[in-house]
Amino acid sequence: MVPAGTRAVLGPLVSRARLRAVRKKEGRGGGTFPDPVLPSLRSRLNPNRFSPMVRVCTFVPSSFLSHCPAADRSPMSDLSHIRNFAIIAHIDHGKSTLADRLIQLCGNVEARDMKEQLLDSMDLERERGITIKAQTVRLSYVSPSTGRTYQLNLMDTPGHVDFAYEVSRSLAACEGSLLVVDASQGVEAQTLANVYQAIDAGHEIIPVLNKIDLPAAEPERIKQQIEDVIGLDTSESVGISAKTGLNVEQVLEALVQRLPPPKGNIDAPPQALLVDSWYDSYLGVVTLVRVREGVFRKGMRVRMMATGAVHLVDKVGVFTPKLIETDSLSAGEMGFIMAGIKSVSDCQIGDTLTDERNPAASPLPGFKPSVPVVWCGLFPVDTSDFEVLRESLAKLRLNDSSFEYQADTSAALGFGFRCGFLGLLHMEIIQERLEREFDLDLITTAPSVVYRMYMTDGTMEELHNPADMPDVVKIDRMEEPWVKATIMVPDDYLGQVLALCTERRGIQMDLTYAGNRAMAVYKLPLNEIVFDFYDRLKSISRGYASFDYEMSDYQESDLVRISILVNAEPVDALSFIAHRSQSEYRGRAICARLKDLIPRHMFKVPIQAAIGGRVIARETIAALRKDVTAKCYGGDISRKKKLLEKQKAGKKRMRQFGKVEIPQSAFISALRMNDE
Ligand SMILES: Nc1nc2c(ncn2[C@@H]2O[C@H](COP(=O)(O)OP(=O)(O)OP(=O)(O)O)[C@@H](O)[C@H]2O)c(=O)[nH]1
Repeated sequence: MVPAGTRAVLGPLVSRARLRAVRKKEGRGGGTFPDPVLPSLRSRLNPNRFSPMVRVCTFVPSSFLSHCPAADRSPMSDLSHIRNFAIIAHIDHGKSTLADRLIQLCGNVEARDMKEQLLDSMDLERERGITIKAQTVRLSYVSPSTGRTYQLNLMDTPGHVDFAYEVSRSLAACEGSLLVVDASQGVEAQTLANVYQAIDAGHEIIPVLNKIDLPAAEPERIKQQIEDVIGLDTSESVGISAKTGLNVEQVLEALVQRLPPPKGNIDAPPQALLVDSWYDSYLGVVTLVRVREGVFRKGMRVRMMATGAVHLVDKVGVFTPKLIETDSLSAGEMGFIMAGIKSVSDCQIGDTLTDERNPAASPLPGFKPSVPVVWCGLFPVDTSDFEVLRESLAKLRLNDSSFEYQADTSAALGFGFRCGFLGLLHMEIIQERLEREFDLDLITTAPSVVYRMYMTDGTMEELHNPADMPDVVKIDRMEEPWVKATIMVPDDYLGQVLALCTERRGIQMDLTYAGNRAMAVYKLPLNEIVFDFYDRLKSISRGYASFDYEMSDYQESDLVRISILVNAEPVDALSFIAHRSQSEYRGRAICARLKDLIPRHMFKVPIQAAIGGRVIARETIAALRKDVTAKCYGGDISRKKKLLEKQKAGKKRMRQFGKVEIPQSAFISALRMNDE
């Protein structure tokens, strides 16, 4: 049943489709899922909506017209020809492939230039087959039903839980969303998480069932599931195959028929939301904006309302996906502004751009700042690269404001930075981007979450780095962060999944079913998720479980620091904090992983995990052995024994003085959560 009062709270904030579905569900007496779903919807609803509709006219830039069909060249007096939309979905449900087809259908890319996942332009994205950065493309679409030409601004968004922040920003720049659901897999954890965000942003949502070409596709069953689980009306959903192109033109028609046009006044003082920005070594800082009011032109002086910085606009334009310069960007449109910005600190994502001479009265509501939850140390292999690393981090942060960094030093690794990320995949991506795009060699220390230490002198300190943990006698109590996790899994694997959550100190909050799929809501310590939870979840459910989480609160916990000793030497960069009940298991697991990661030496290398002076786990890497008896043909056994004894004594000496080389990959792999 829908909880009493839900409708009043959802009120006008929820899209029409959502309300239709809620009403329909109330009439039917409700399904099994809406109960947990609707209260969480309520807590996510955001009262910041778009400004009221005003009569507007738009300016069609001449240089863009030259590459648009002729029908586009008629003067427009309102914004009813513009549609701004995002494509949202669970990871791998086909967002980027659908974006490719839409781009192709609108004729933006010549057949010979077409390649798969066109918008995943970063090498890393193509190699890993995932979207990391949200991308924007302007399409020109002539509707066969009305004969009218529409300007479609498409945003492709990432699906992985670590990049939810990218999704929320993209959604703030649009009025509608295409919700892509794989017709063979159905609703997954990130489908839910993303659809909540779209509803928060006040979006009209069009459900799209993808991959109907697959023999395992069950579009009718999945439609029912979308209605039961999300509460969206699917009577007007579109069934497509993004891969073969089947029915994709129906998506374009649905976009122009069902999504609302943007609102804005072309005569009002210019006001634009800074959605994204990145550093281009040829062009400098490029900012991606969504213009809310007025017009931005080349030669104008723009002010960033939060930082107060003023810049002269060099270029404005759009991506098609090629970068095309235009004369202006006006209310309702999306595009880029380049303004010779040199200092990366002048560009804050979520800031409002306005005209210096005719400024807007107030800034637009920005974005909720993202909070990094996983921290690790980044150190240059070559200590003279420290300054280069500092500059590179500043440039990269311009492109990804969701990570943080501060200077740090380590006895073993020298000068470096302590960096905060949204998750382990995010951490790996940033590390790889630093190495590839800025040509740096880095050492990454074991990731850790942020603990709170309440000291005996009454103060509270945050602990970002396990190596900084003070003497236990100075600490009165410690708290660790907890998350609320939503896991969706087929019935058959539910038992193992529940056992895993219990093993990781999880507290069950809810368990509901839709058909043969269960949705379990758990409270879990973040520390337990960072450590291989996702890997285990995927393996025990044969890849069928999906998982999403959000931060919940801090709770008191019995925590200990575990030190790792390699060849009897403590390696600070590998120490970590764990709950006492998990310390042995975690210590053993890390020693076992390190055993595989550290290459064999000429001598035996013991790897130990210890709490204070007490060793809790040990593994030994066997020594490489030269066959010293090779030259003894047959002969006397005592001669062979003598040679072996001599070798043993030599190795003992070597072990005492030998240094163990720990490869860089060992630092990150030792605590890695997943390989995706
Ligand atoms: N059979 C079939 N495969 C498809 C279809 N659409 C996408 N795929 C495949 O599904 C996989 C994932 O597609 P992507 O477009 O990369 O998915 P995505 O949602 O953008 O993934 P992320 O960006 O990582 O979140 C690719 O191997 C595609 O070729 C379809 O309609 N039919």
